[in-house]
Amino acid sequence: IMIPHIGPATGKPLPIYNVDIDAPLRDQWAPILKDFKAPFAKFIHDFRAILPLPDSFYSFVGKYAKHGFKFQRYVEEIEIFSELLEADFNILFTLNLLYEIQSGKACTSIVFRDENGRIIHGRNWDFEFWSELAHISFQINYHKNGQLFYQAQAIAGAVFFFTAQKPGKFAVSINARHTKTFLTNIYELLFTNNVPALYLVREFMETVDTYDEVVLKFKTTPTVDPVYYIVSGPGLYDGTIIEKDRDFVKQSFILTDETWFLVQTNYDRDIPDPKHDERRTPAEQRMTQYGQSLTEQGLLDDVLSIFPNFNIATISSTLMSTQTGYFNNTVWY
Ligand SMILES: CCCCCCCCCCCCCCCC(=O)NCCO
Repeated sequence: IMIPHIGPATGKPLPIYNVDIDAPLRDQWAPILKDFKAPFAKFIHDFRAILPLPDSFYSFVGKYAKHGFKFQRYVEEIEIFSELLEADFNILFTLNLLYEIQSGKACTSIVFRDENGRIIHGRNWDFEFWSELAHISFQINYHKNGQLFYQAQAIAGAVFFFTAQKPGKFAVSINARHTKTFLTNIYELLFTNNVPALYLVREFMETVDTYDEVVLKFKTTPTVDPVYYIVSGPGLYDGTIIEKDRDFVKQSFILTDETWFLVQTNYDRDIPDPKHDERRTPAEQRMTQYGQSLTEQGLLDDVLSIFPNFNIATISSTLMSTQTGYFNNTVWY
């Protein structure tokens, strides 16, 4: 059952950090992470109080990080985070796989074509530990050779992104998909070459240059976890929802002449949302009501900040438009 946001919903912009993507990693992160040391320590404290896992669990995961995890690039980066945030490496590494192991349900992503043919992409990020995560979130603008390369919403201490845009090229948001069990996720992580679903966003922001290519790559790259990738681009029909299983696409949906918007929450679209968590239908009704004259601000005010899509677990809202490069983050705690 969704609980509404408690108290006045006064959003503020996320802090923005500019980074040269070719600078050494420690130089990229040090000026950012120094601002998040105290709220990060509070997040770890609250996380451990609510989920009291034994130290032996974390040290097992830490050993796996150093000796079994296939993506050592990220292990090295998490070691730098651990040093800069003065946080335990084993816990940090475990948190970087939290989505792949388990997560709740409550996110909304919407992509639509406005009356001028421009694609607008919005998302609410909902997650457990909403207040703590809000205080360690920020926007990162990566620059390459002096030019804006891509932008993402980021969490201090996390190597992954789940909302990002490469201006003029494509944008993506991730919603959690729950056709998984704890044990199969662990199996996939340990014994396959599948990539953590969240890590692909960063990889493709860095290496892919077109909407069509990134849609194909999201569809065909095996992931540890099932996931919804919501992708938008600069062209008239550039909006796709990918309902992805680990090794194949269950279904995908695209913008067409008739379909001017797509809404994704945390359920597959061929079955109605469960009665206790109907979030897609109210958002679809509001999209139909407001129509293609909606702007980014209208999407935020009239759809994304209305219950149940806006709820107690909504940490932030992001609005993006690849064609114009619009990228705006509002944090709610
Ligand atoms: C070192 C800090 C790591 C913090 C871990 C926090 C994990 C955040 C994972 C983001 C998940 C991606 C978006 C999914 C949104 C969604 O569908 N939410 C439903 C889950 O409540």
